[in-house]
Amino acid sequence: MPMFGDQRVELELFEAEVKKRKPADLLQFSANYFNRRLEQQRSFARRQETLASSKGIVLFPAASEQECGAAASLSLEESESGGVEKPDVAFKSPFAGDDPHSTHGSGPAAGLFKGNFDVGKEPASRSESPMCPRHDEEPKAKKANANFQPLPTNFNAERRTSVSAETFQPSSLDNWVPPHYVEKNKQQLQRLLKAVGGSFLFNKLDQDSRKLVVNALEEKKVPKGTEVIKQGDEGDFFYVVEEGTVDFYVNHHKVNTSGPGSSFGELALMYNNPRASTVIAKTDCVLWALDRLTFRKILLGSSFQKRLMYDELLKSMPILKSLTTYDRAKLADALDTELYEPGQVIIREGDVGENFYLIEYGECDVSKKGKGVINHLKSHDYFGEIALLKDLPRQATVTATKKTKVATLGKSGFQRLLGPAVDVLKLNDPTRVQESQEKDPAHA
Ligand SMILES: Nc1ncnc2c1ncn2[C@@H]1O[C@@H]2COP(=O)(O)O[C@H]2[C@H]1O
Ligand SMILES: Nc1ncnc2c1ncn2[C@@H]1O[C@@H]2COP(=O)(O)O[C@H]2[C@H]1O
Repeated sequence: MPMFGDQRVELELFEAEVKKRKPADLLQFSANYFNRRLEQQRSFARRQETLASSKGIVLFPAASEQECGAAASLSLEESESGGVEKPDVAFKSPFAGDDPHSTHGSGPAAGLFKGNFDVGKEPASRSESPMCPRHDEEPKAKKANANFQPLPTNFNAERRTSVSAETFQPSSLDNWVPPHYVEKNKQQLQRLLKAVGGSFLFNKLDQDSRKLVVNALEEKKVPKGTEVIKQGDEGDFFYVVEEGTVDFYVNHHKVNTSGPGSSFGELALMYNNPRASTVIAKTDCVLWALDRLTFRKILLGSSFQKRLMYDELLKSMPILKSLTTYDRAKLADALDTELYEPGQVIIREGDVGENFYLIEYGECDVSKKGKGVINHLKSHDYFGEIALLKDLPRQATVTATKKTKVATLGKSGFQRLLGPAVDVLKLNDPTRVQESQEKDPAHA
């Protein structure tokens, strides 16, 4: 059976946790782990329900406090630095008190397995049931909620609809809670917003996604010299730098350095590739780590949307074959899209050149005054490089002959981001070929 993306990521996350914790009793650990995830998810859903009901909408009609019993006896979950998650939950993990790995400190640890899953046995009271409501009680529950209104199909609880959320199927985020969700205290929030609030990571997020991401970030204080990421390893976390500087090494050669406000560790999570570089703290650092699942669920579809969008195009362009995944990702960040109708001029001969163009789909004619059409371009071809390479006016006019979609790269990006591809562009310069043909028509 094919697995959905969410299921795969959830299982990968679990696998990573098993590798990290190396539990002696795998079954007990698994039961505890998934019950804690379920508990978190129910807690989050409950908060959404409160908000929905304030708008007159009943989200989970059968799971009212009365029906489920007052199971909100969860211990408070304290964050490392004092943040507190509120126990507003109608679901309690049957293992919460017994879990040797649990962060919940309350409950008597009586016996190895003290779940409420006694098959065929009615729980003493419904508040003890791990799942509430039970399916066989649904009709009664509906009756109890006479004012139940069906939800609008696009109702998204706390979530505001925004363009970025829509493109990432908002329903897939409903009731979802990050695995390391810990509400930040005021001081942490202020620090985080100062460090990363203005960065591209957060600019594209709606208010609710931003809140989820902020509360999913875990603070990591890293001493100078620490290897934060090792090239070739599997990706687990994405990092944002609050303080300090990190160095990047590819095959032991230093390739990059970055400081406060920057981020790293996204490539392995985006492309399911091994880590592309080793990252070492050059100074003592304060980093914020975001788990793989939250990264993929929220940031990938918004902040890194361009990379997804241009990935296929860039991978299939012959002139970009020499670029690494990292180079391609940086290039994608700098691209924009333009759409042209048949007959529209994209570039006019003699104009100043500002952009380089990659044809995503469509076809174009290249023409020159006094010569007419001298070339024809189609999808995955490029144009506009000569003015930028040679600092000359546009050498020809480029006109769309079919509906054409192009990705454009500005002058500064062209010089910074094309790397070794620039040499290929120089080699392929059509004016050079033309000039040599004009000088020696025998080679035409
Ligand atoms: N030149 C570079 N090549 C590869 N990775 C780099 C480079 N500079 C910075 N990085 C970052 O280093 C990270 C290592 O882990 P990832 O491959 O997940 O993501 C990588 C990038 O975010
Ligand atoms: N034979 C050609 N002569 C000039 N430009 C060409 C030719 N064939 C394709 N072109 C493209 O047309 C573009 C017009 O703008 P540029 O001069 O910046 O870059 C040019 C090339 O990318």
